[in-house]
Amino acid sequence: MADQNNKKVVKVSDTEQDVAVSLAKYVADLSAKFAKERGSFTVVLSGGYLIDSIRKLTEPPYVDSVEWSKWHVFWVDERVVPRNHVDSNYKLAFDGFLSKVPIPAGQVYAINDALSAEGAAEDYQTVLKHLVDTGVLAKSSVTGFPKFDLMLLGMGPDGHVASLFPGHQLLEENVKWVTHIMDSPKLPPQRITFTFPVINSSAYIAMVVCGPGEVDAVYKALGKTENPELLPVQRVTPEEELRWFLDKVAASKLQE
Ligand SMILES: O=C(O)[C@H](O)[C@@H](O)[C@H](O)[C@H](O)COP(=O)(O)O
Repeated sequence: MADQNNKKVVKVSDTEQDVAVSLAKYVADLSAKFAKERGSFTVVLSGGYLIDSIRKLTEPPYVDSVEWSKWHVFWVDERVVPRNHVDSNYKLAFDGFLSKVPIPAGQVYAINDALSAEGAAEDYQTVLKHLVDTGVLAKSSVTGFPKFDLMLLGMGPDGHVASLFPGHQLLEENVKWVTHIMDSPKLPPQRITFTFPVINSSAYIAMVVCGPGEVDAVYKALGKTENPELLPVQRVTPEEELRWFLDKVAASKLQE
């Protein structure tokens, strides 16, 4: 299924294993494209299930063929906990992905865990501004916000992405690049998160959803239903392409 107008592609694979295989190919192809075009590849990770779904990149052929030295890695959201805490998205990504591929340590931009939620959000925004100034991170000519090459996102059962939850005032933030939340309904409550203008200024977004937990949210987002209020995930509109990676279970209501 492809829709040229809003650059949305929905790819349904038979199994979660097949999703992992096609996601690895997608990421590797974009890595090659941006390494060639820009000399660097800026990739944004999420927490949750996403890290497990990129596991094939840590195996042959990708572990040897991807130009890891071009990668610059960021987080779309982070929990305000120490980096070695079990709830840390950095720790999740390090244990499952970053420790297995040779990305230079100086190109992995973890969120500062020594600061308050508000301080860490401001600090991360300052880091991003510097990277835009030095040309590592592109800038959208459309919005003026930073333009990441690829964001790898997951979605929660309530349709949230990053730490942007249904009905929350942060959905409307349109000035800040990075902000903080003190009352996240998904625990832990204190987090920092990219805002929608930054998410939607990215070039490519992969939305990865597998298994039974998000069947209803997938149907609300992609099925032929009219929602009175858009789910956060329905506000995601990157500049080049939004590609959903679903397994048959997650897509089961779509195919009824
Ligand atoms: O910090 C977090 O909780 C994650 O970054 C979060 O934003 C995640 O991407 C979604 O909640 C989906 O999570 P699952 O993949 O576990 O459903």
